[in-house]
Amino acid sequence: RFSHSGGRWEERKITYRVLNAPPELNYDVVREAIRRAFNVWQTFIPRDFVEVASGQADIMMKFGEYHHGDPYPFDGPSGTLAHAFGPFGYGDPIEGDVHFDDSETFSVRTFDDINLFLVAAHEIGHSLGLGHSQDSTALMAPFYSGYQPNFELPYDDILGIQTLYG
Ligand SMILES: O=C1CC=C(NS(=O)(=O)c2ccc(-c3ccccc3)cc2)CC1=O
Ligand SMILES: [Ca+2]
Ligand SMILES: [Zn+2]
Ligand SMILES: [Zn+2]
Repeated sequence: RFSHSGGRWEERKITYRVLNAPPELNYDVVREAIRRAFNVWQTFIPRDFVEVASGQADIMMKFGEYHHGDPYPFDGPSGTLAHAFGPFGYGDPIEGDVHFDDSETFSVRTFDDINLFLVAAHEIGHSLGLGHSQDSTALMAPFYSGYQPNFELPYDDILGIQTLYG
Protein backbone atom coordinates (compact mmCIF):
# COMPACT_ATOMS: atom_id res chain seq x y z
CA ARG A 1 0.00 0.00 0.00
CA PHE A 2 2.86 2.24 -1.06
CA SER A 3 2.62 5.73 -2.55
CA HIS A 4 4.70 7.82 -4.98
CA SER A 5 5.54 11.47 -4.42
CA GLY A 6 5.97 12.26 -8.11
CA GLY A 7 9.01 12.05 -10.32
CA ARG A 8 11.85 9.57 -10.47
CA TRP A 9 15.56 9.49 -11.45
CA GLU A 10 15.89 8.68 -15.14
CA GLU A 11 19.68 8.25 -15.27
CA ARG A 12 21.01 4.75 -14.69
CA LYS A 13 23.81 6.10 -12.46
CA ILE A 14 22.74 8.10 -9.40
CA THR A 15 25.52 9.74 -7.42
CA TYR A 16 25.47 10.50 -3.72
CA ARG A 17 27.82 12.27 -1.31
CA VAL A 18 28.06 12.10 2.46
CA LEU A 19 29.01 15.65 3.39
CA ASN A 20 29.68 15.18 7.11
CA ALA A 21 29.15 12.95 10.12
CA PRO A 22 27.56 13.61 13.54
CA PRO A 23 29.91 13.99 16.54
CA GLU A 24 28.92 10.60 17.95
CA LEU A 25 29.86 8.60 14.85
CA ASN A 26 33.03 8.13 12.83
CA TYR A 27 32.76 9.41 9.24
CA ASP A 28 33.58 6.02 7.68
CA VAL A 29 31.04 4.29 9.91
CA VAL A 30 28.41 6.73 8.63
CA ARG A 31 29.45 6.10 5.01
CA GLU A 32 29.21 2.34 5.57
CA ALA A 33 25.69 2.56 7.08
CA ILE A 34 24.56 4.78 4.20
CA ARG A 35 26.14 2.45 1.62
CA ARG A 36 24.13 -0.43 3.12
CA ALA A 37 20.99 1.70 3.03
CA PHE A 38 21.45 2.32 -0.72
CA ASN A 39 22.08 -1.39 -1.28
CA VAL A 40 18.68 -2.19 0.22
CA TRP A 41 17.03 -0.41 -2.72
CA GLN A 42 19.64 -1.06 -5.41
CA THR A 43 18.95 -4.81 -5.33
CA PHE A 44 15.47 -4.25 -6.76
CA ILE A 45 15.88 -1.51 -9.38
CA PRO A 46 17.97 -0.99 -12.54
CA ARG A 47 19.99 1.86 -11.02
CA ASP A 48 23.54 2.13 -9.73
CA PHE A 49 24.26 4.28 -6.68
CA VAL A 50 27.76 5.70 -6.85
CA GLU A 51 29.41 7.56 -3.98
CA VAL A 52 31.43 10.68 -4.85
CA ALA A 53 33.85 12.31 -2.42
CA SER A 54 33.68 15.86 -3.81
CA GLY A 55 31.62 18.17 -5.99
CA GLN A 56 27.88 18.12 -6.56
CA ALA A 57 26.14 14.72 -6.32
CA ASP A 58 22.52 13.93 -7.21
CA ILE A 59 21.80 13.01 -3.60
CA MET A 60 23.66 15.21 -1.12
CA MET A 61 23.45 13.85 2.44
CA LYS A 62 24.34 15.88 5.50
CA PHE A 63 23.83 16.22 9.24
CA GLY A 64 22.58 19.57 10.50
CA GLU A 65 20.54 20.98 13.33
CA TYR A 66 17.81 23.63 13.53
CA HIS A 67 18.35 26.00 10.55
CA HIS A 68 20.69 24.13 8.24
CA GLY A 69 20.32 25.85 4.87
CA ASP A 70 16.82 25.05 3.69
CA PRO A 71 13.38 26.37 4.66
CA TYR A 72 12.74 23.35 6.90
CA PRO A 73 14.66 23.80 10.18
CA PHE A 74 15.00 20.81 12.48
CA ASP A 75 13.37 20.75 15.89
CA GLY A 76 16.13 19.72 18.31
CA PRO A 77 16.18 16.36 20.12
CA SER A 78 13.31 13.90 19.24
CA GLY A 79 10.46 14.84 16.94
CA THR A 80 11.73 14.85 13.37
CA LEU A 81 14.83 12.73 12.87
CA ALA A 82 15.51 13.52 9.21
CA HIS A 83 13.88 14.64 5.98
CA ALA A 84 14.45 14.12 2.27
CA PHE A 85 13.44 15.79 -1.00
CA GLY A 86 11.92 13.78 -3.82
CA PRO A 87 13.06 13.87 -7.48
CA PHE A 88 10.34 16.41 -8.39
CA GLY A 89 11.93 17.11 -11.76
CA TYR A 90 12.31 20.90 -11.60
CA GLY A 91 16.09 20.44 -11.70
CA ASP A 92 16.35 22.04 -8.24
CA PRO A 93 19.69 20.93 -6.72
CA ILE A 94 17.96 20.10 -3.42
CA GLU A 95 16.03 17.30 -5.14
CA GLY A 96 16.95 13.95 -3.65
CA ASP A 97 18.92 15.50 -0.81
CA VAL A 98 18.74 13.90 2.64
CA HIS A 99 19.28 15.79 5.90
CA PHE A 100 19.67 14.17 9.31
CA ASP A 101 18.89 16.04 12.52
CA ASP A 102 22.21 16.42 14.30
CA SER A 103 20.34 16.93 17.59
CA GLU A 104 19.51 13.21 17.54
CA THR A 105 21.83 10.48 18.75
CA PHE A 106 22.26 8.07 15.87
CA SER A 107 23.76 4.64 16.33
CA VAL A 108 24.79 1.90 13.96
CA ARG A 109 24.75 -0.90 16.46
CA THR A 110 22.72 -0.64 19.65
CA PHE A 111 18.97 -1.01 19.76
CA ASP A 112 18.25 1.93 22.02
CA ASP A 113 19.35 4.91 19.94
CA ILE A 114 18.02 5.83 16.50
CA ASN A 115 19.39 3.45 13.94
CA LEU A 116 21.15 5.45 11.22
CA PHE A 117 20.96 2.66 8.62
CA LEU A 118 17.19 2.34 8.97
CA VAL A 119 16.47 6.07 8.94
CA ALA A 120 18.78 6.49 5.93
CA ALA A 121 17.02 3.66 4.07
CA HIS A 122 13.65 5.31 4.77
CA GLU A 123 14.85 8.75 3.62
CA ILE A 124 16.48 7.30 0.50
CA GLY A 125 13.05 5.86 -0.32
CA HIS A 126 11.80 9.46 -0.39
CA SER A 127 14.85 10.60 -2.42
CA LEU A 128 13.91 8.00 -5.01
CA GLY A 129 10.30 9.18 -5.22
CA LEU A 130 8.42 7.05 -2.70
CA GLY A 131 5.91 8.59 -0.32
CA HIS A 132 4.66 6.96 2.89
CA SER A 133 3.00 3.58 2.96
CA GLN A 134 -0.17 2.75 4.91
CA ASP A 135 1.39 -0.62 5.67
CA SER A 136 2.75 -0.21 9.20
CA THR A 137 5.33 -2.97 8.59
CA ALA A 138 6.77 -1.19 5.54
CA LEU A 139 10.08 0.65 5.57
CA MET A 140 8.14 3.60 4.15
CA ALA A 141 5.68 3.57 7.04
CA PRO A 142 5.43 7.07 8.53
CA PHE A 143 6.65 5.95 11.96
CA TYR A 144 10.05 4.71 13.07
CA SER A 145 9.56 1.14 14.16
CA GLY A 146 12.89 0.41 15.79
CA TYR A 147 15.81 -1.56 14.42
CA GLN A 148 15.58 -5.26 13.65
CA PRO A 149 18.72 -7.36 12.97
CA ASN A 150 19.43 -8.61 9.40
CA PHE A 151 16.93 -6.24 7.85
CA GLU A 152 15.04 -7.34 4.72
CA LEU A 153 13.15 -4.86 2.53
CA PRO A 154 9.43 -5.52 3.18
CA TYR A 155 7.31 -6.66 0.25
CA ASP A 156 5.21 -3.45 0.13
CA ASP A 157 8.39 -1.42 -0.40
CA ILE A 158 9.66 -3.78 -3.12
CA LEU A 159 6.33 -3.35 -4.95
CA GLY A 160 6.48 0.40 -4.47
CA ILE A 161 9.99 0.86 -5.82
CA GLN A 162 9.52 -1.58 -8.70
CA THR A 163 6.35 0.08 -9.94
CA LEU A 164 8.35 3.32 -10.02
CA TYR A 165 11.61 2.00 -11.52
CA GLY A 166 10.80 -1.51 -12.73
O1 LIG B 1 8.49 12.15 5.51
C1 LIG B 1 9.02 12.47 6.58
C2 LIG B 1 8.60 13.61 7.39
C3 LIG B 1 8.65 13.30 8.80
C4 LIG B 1 9.58 12.46 9.28
N1 LIG B 1 9.61 12.20 10.59
S1 LIG B 1 10.87 11.45 11.28
O2 LIG B 1 12.07 12.15 10.86
O3 LIG B 1 10.64 11.44 12.69
C5 LIG B 1 10.97 9.84 10.72
C6 LIG B 1 9.89 9.03 10.87
C7 LIG B 1 9.97 7.69 10.48
C8 LIG B 1 11.14 7.21 9.94
C9 LIG B 1 11.24 5.79 9.61
C10 LIG B 1 10.09 5.07 9.33
C11 LIG B 1 10.19 3.71 9.05
C12 LIG B 1 11.42 3.07 9.07
C13 LIG B 1 12.56 3.81 9.36
C14 LIG B 1 12.47 5.16 9.65
C15 LIG B 1 12.24 8.05 9.76
C16 LIG B 1 12.15 9.38 10.16
C17 LIG B 1 10.56 11.84 8.38
C18 LIG B 1 10.10 11.70 7.03
O4 LIG B 1 10.67 10.94 6.23
CA1 LIG C 1 14.66 16.23 15.95
ZN1 LIG D 1 16.96 20.07 5.51
ZN1 LIG E 1 9.15 9.55 5.63
